[in-house]
Amino acid sequence: MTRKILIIEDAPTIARVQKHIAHKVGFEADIATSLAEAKQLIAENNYFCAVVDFILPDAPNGEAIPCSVDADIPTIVMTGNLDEKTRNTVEKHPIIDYITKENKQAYQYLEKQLTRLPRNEQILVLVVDDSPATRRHICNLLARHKYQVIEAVDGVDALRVLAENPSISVIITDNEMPNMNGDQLCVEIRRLYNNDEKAIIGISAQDTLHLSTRFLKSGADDYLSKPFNNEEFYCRLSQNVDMLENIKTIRLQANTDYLTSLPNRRYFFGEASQHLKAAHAAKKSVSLGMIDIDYFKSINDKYGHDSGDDVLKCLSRCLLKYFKDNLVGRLGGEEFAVFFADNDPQQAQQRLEKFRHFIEKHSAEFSRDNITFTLSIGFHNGPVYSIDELIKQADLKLYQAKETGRNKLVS
Ligand SMILES: Nc1nc2c(ncn2[C@@H]2O[C@H](COP(=O)(O)OP(=O)(O)OP(=O)(O)O)[C@@H](O)[C@H]2O)c(=O)[nH]1
Repeated sequence: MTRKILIIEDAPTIARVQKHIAHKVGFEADIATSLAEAKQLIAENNYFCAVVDFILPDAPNGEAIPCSVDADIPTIVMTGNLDEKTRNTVEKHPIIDYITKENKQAYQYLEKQLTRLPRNEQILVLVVDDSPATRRHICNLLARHKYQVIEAVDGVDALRVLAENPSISVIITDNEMPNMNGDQLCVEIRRLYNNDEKAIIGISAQDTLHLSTRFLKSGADDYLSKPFNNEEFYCRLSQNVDMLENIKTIRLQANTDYLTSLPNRRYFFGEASQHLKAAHAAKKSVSLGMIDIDYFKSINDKYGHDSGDDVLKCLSRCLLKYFKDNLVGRLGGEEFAVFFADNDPQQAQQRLEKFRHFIEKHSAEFSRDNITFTLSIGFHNGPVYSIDELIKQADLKLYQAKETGRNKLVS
């Protein structure tokens, strides 16, 4: 079900722009043009978030803010100006953020915030502090922005929680704690996890000399002095989360074939090598199927390159579906591979043969031009020492399949 946000705004043009932004990032949106209307909509609906105008005809001094905040709706306030009095009023409420409506950037910022909120729900943050009051305060700040939160009382406890919860991606840690302080915790975390897996933000009392550099040199990514300003806390946190996500995106792009979205050759080799090492240690053999489309050049020649691309995409989807428990990759051109880490060569071979039959019968049903094609497969099983060797052996069989008539599996 699409989530809904509530826009409380009396200026129709601004409300329209905000609604457009909401739709763009995947929300439905209701518009209330007054506080009275907002109250009614809140009573009748569940809202994921609210964007509230500071000045409304029946709420000239930010009176609409508590209306959404008290209903536990994460609230972003939009203001025409941000003088001292307005800022003081706005900051009294536990809102997510406030944005001045002065320029185009304000709406880009709103879009960024609305995009972040659902993303934050997937992010698990570990808060490490021996003071229950500070932990509660930080956890409340995080919960307001919809982060998932988990707590630890000192460095030793944090390492245990980290081991039990591998999905933690950000650690916010105090320094002065019994058993293991924040600085030592950073060193331990960096011994186990890289900066591109988990971000650490150190927090400590403002008057502690050189602590920020000590934290950073021990492996923290960022540092905040207590007492900190909520806005700065959120800015630093989201910058660190953005950094982790950017690294994840870059890594995914580097490992994925741009056309078919299958793992590319590089990723396939890396993963298969890992499996191969494990199989070798367990004295097990592995299997590999090299799959090649027959006469693919003539498909390109007859239907055009775009249709050829479409066939490659369709075959990739079928491979992913058919071999969802195995490592599948596009090794290049019209050549694909399936790696079987399990120790049952007969079953692996049968599954490949079944797949070849399936494509022979149904290939025309997948592509937009209903193109018929067949596959040649080279299969190898054995105690090989490297993935190159495994591919070389399977390639030799594939060559035999091509040489002896195509549309067949040779093992
Ligand atoms: N559309 C499309 N074609 C590609 C892509 N990558 C490689 N090709 C084409 O795939 C064709 C492969 O041709 P060949 O190596 O002669 O193989 P074939 O025609 O399939 O013949 P056999 O393998 O011997 O059955 C070439 O024409 C390449 O240009 C791609 O990403 N998209």
